[in-house]
Amino acid sequence: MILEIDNIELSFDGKTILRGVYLKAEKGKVTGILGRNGSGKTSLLNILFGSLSPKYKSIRIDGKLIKSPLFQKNQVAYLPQQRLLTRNMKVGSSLKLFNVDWGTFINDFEHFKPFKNHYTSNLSGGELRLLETYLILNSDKNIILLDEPFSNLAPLYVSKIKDIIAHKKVDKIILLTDHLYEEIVSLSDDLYFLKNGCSKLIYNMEDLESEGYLPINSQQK
Ligand SMILES: Nc1ncnc2c1ncn2[C@@H]1O[C@H](COP(=O)(O)OP(=O)(O)OP(=O)(O)O)[C@@H](O)[C@H]1O
Repeated sequence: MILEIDNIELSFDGKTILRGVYLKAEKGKVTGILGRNGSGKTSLLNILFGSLSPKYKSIRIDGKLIKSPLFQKNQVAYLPQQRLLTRNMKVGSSLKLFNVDWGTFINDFEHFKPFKNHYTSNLSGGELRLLETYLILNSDKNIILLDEPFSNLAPLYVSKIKDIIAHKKVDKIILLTDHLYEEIVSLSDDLYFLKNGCSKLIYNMEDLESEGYLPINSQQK
């Protein structure tokens, strides 16, 4: 399965945000997106999901043009940058909603054990992000979009989520962005950089320096 997007034209208030993006994401691979603040990463994921309609866009799955929003096709799970779960939902109920087994979750993340009957509003920012990312990754959808899955996560949990992503990619398309760029670089099979509304494939840290994303010589420090 191959997901492609191009021919996008997105503007807000007369300012062009995206105009020359080409991105290809394949099953069996993790596709990373990096870019400075405001470069259009979230907008691109929203366009893919179907919750944002640009002036033009072309989204194809296995070469076939997709005209209706992807979320209507029931094929895609999206972790948005903002909160996913409502505040008055209990942790255990959120797992049930996503058909995720409590025992398996606790096996991976033991410290959630006492939280089964807690409201998600009582979780810390990192705990909530971890739970939401876990649920999206374990959904039965074959396209997974993750906007900043690592925000607020402690290093051990970043590492565990990376392991889950690497495991899940076998039969899913996984597209993600985060400002923990080293994690994105190490996790991604294909990596795109957004700048001036366009996308570019990135092959190494030096490319990120020359694009002005990283300070020059950042890798020697
Ligand atoms: N609904 C909107 N109305 C007006 N401008 C918007 C809207 N949504 C996004 N923008 C602008 O579009 C640009 C791209 O925003 P977007 O959230 O896609 O960037 P991003 O790369 O995800 O940024 P960050 O890394 O800071 O999360 C920004 O300049 C933002 O202010």
